[in-house]
Amino acid sequence: MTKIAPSMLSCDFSRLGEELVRVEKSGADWAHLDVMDGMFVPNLTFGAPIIKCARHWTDIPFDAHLMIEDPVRYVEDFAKAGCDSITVHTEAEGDIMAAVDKIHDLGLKAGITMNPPTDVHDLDRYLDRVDLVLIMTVNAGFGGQKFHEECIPKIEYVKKWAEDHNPGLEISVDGGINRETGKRCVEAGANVLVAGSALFKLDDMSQEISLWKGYGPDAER
Ligand SMILES: O=C(CO)[C@@H](O)[C@H](O)COP(=O)(O)O
Repeated sequence: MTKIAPSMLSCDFSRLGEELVRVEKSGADWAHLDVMDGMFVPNLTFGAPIIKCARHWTDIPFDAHLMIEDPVRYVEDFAKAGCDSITVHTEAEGDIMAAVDKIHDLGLKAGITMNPPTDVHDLDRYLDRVDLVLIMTVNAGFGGQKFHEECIPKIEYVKKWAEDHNPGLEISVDGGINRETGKRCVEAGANVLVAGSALFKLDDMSQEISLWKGYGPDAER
């Protein structure tokens, strides 16, 4: 069954705890937490202290997407705050492999991601070292952007690699995901859909989540 990870970037931050409870009660699998440093991306969100406070509200897995430079500096803080998986960008400054290794050393799942213009082969050196690949289908930094069609072959590339080497690899997509783009991504090989605006604009996101979960043949993943 396709996993759904609502992006909390689109929630009402003044009610973050309640919004997380809403996400959990709506049947979501993970809560996706977008951490932005104003350097790697031209936007700022929140860091580990906010996540630590939010952790008390729900048991839903926290999937942190670090849009920050030199992420190895902060992975321990995010692990201590209660994140279950941490994803870092290939394009970020610093030793990204060291960040991946440190995430694993801390007992968490490690993910790697890249923006649409980045060559898919920049993922190659990480593929057998991570639990999750996040294919960005918009440029990281803001919610509400238009889906980048040209990212579909990247999903197919990672899916083919996973079939040959690691069928348990989580293949996630993020940016401009809605009913239609989400279905196409699942058909291309994604098994996790991250979505902000398409879900949070709904008063009740549970029906939409249940519809999206039905996409794809991969019911056991
Ligand atoms: O990482 C990001 C943006 O940097 C995403 O998680 C967005 O928050 C997705 O928002 P929508 O495109 O679904 O509105």
